[in-house]
Amino acid sequence: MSHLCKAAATAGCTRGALAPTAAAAFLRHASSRSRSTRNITTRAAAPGANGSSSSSSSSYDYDAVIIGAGSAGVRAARTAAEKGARVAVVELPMAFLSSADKGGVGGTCVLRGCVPKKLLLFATEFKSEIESAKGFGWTGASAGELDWGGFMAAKREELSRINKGYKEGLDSAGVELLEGRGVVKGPHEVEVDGRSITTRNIVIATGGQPSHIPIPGAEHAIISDQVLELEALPKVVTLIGGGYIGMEFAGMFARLGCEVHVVARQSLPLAPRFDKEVCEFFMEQCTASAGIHMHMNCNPTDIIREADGSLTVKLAPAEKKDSSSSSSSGGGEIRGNAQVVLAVGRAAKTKGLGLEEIGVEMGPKGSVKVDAHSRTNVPSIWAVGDVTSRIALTPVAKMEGQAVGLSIATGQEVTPSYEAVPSACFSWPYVATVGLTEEEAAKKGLTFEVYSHTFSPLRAHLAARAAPDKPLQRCFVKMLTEPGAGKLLGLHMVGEEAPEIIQGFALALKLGSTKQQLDSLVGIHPTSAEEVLGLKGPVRMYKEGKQQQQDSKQEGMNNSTKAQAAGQRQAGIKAEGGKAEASRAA
Ligand SMILES: Cc1cc2nc3c(=O)[nH]c(=O)nc-3n(C[C@H](O)[C@H](O)[C@H](O)COP(=O)(O)OP(=O)(O)OC[C@H]3O[C@@H](n4cnc5c(N)ncnc54)[C@H](O)[C@@H]3O)c2cc1C
Ligand SMILES: NC(=O)c1ccc[n+]([C@@H]2O[C@H](COP(=O)([O-])OP(=O)(O)OC[C@H]3O[C@@H](n4cnc5c(N)ncnc54)[C@H](O)[C@@H]3O)[C@@H](O)[C@H]2O)c1
Repeated sequence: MSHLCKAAATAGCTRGALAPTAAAAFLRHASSRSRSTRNITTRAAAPGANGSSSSSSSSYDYDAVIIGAGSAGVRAARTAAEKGARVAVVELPMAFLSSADKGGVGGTCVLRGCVPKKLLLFATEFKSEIESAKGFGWTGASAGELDWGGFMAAKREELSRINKGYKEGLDSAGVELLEGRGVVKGPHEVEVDGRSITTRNIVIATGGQPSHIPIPGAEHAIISDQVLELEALPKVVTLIGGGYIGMEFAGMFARLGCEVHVVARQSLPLAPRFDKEVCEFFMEQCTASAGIHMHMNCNPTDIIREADGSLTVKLAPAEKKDSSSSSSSGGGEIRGNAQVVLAVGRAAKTKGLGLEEIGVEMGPKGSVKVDAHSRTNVPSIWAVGDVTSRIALTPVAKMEGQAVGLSIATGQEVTPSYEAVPSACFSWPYVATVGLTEEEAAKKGLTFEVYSHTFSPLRAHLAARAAPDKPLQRCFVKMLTEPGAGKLLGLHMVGEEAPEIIQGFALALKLGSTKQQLDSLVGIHPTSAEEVLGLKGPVRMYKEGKQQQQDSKQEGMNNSTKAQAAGQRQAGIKAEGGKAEASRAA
């Protein structure tokens, strides 16, 4: 089937759902596809004021021009084009390190985020896997040395392959790729490296970039892009920031045997994004099991390049927001770093885009302000993905892109749903979450129950035989429900396979399932996922956001559950280490 016929067949399947303007757009699109190339015309000014109704879309070069071919932009472009709209996407030339004039199709996720990060994670995990194998009888198992350069070369090859696949995907959907830097010149005009094009709609999908902190010596620190392009593995590394990026890289470096420090101004890593009790459990695990040095309640004040080339990070106590935490606090310094990594959040990439100049309302930290349909205050301009600073995750960027692509192609506004968005931090151990945290549920004044359970995965005991000095691996699961083991409100997990498990259970939460329904499920044994079913408790109850006093019988039961959890946790570590010792002796 020819390219044109394929496009017609696709549109034919969905034509019933197309608004008249989109159907007309399809026909124009189909005829334009019969030409081998489209010319970019130069126009002095944009016709029409704004919005789709003010002017016939045939007077524009395109129905939609999308600036940015990352997760959000590619999805918006393909969705609109597959529904028959004439679409162009503007993207900077490709480079593994992004800059003001370098980017690449696929964007952060493919080239500098999720994908290379996960490839590095896979590479690092082999070491601990092979070490654990000794506990299962692989006496000669040895990971050897990671050929860092070899890994980097393989990673680049894989990213180039995915980048090519993304380009082919755009092409087969009928999207025109315009390489260059896009600047908005008017409600219907975009300039690409000095060439002007007109369009009925503009979609801003320019993503984000790492934030910086104004401390002396900050120029010695690197950002996540550079970590993923390092020439050598750093023996000692400090991560500034205890969020997703800081904790993910900390885990990966620790897996490779580096000395790892994390500096964070809050009391707990991943807080307040994740449930507090989950963060406490995670903190214990990443210090005890992963051996990461956590410098909590600290601010970096200075990064000094020493005569031997190493970096010293000076610390000062941060103002403690959460006095209930027992985590370490204070000043001091971390010496001997080969690298210091800034992971203090990301900000929208909107500088020089021309948005303020044409009256687009902006939000905090340069983000683009949008309504529930991702439309800005200028009706012909939309924004999706990280640039809007809503939820900075790839699947969310794709969801927003798809909704806008459909809105543009069909003329009917589509609203993305932010209900039950799951997320995971690929740290050591993994942490995954969906729904409300205990703190959020209490703050909302909800009446709810809390269930929790700590366990040791089946493989942990034998794996521990290979590393008798290390604590036994522990996992934690926590569930919030409406009273009477009712509707699920939140589910959180730390440990093995947590992201895969939470992804599955997110559907239950989204569909409004109850704990009773989950408990009626037959588990798959032996798995870590079955630990989510049949949780005993509740360990705590809240009425209208206030934690309830428990009757003595219930309290006794809950205390023993809690004590068991805390005991198992704290030093799943010592007590469980003892158990492992016993089984080893046996
Ligand atoms: C280290 C790291 C790890 C991550 N891991 C995960 C993860 O595991 N899971 C997850 O869900 N999310 C993860 N994220 C977040 C995820 O990568 C982002 O949420 C997602 O990429 C956002 O997509 P986007 O399309 O909004 O922006 P981007 O992917 O950043 O795309 C924006 C594109 O616009 C281009 N651009 C910018 N300005 C212009 C211009 N003027 N003209 C032309 N082109 C322009 C850029 O070059 C870029 O290609 C991670 C992020 C980082 C940094
Ligand atoms: N697995 C994933 O899904 C994943 C992985 C990486 C990144 N991401 C996305 O990318 C975003 C950016 O990641 P991130 O880790 O940079 O941000 P983050 O918001 O997760 O964490 C930033 C950390 O930096 C700290 N911080 C902020 N300003 C500081 C300052 N001035 N001094 C000291 N510390 C400071 C914060 O307290 C926080 O601990 C995330 O929010 C997330 O949405 C997702």
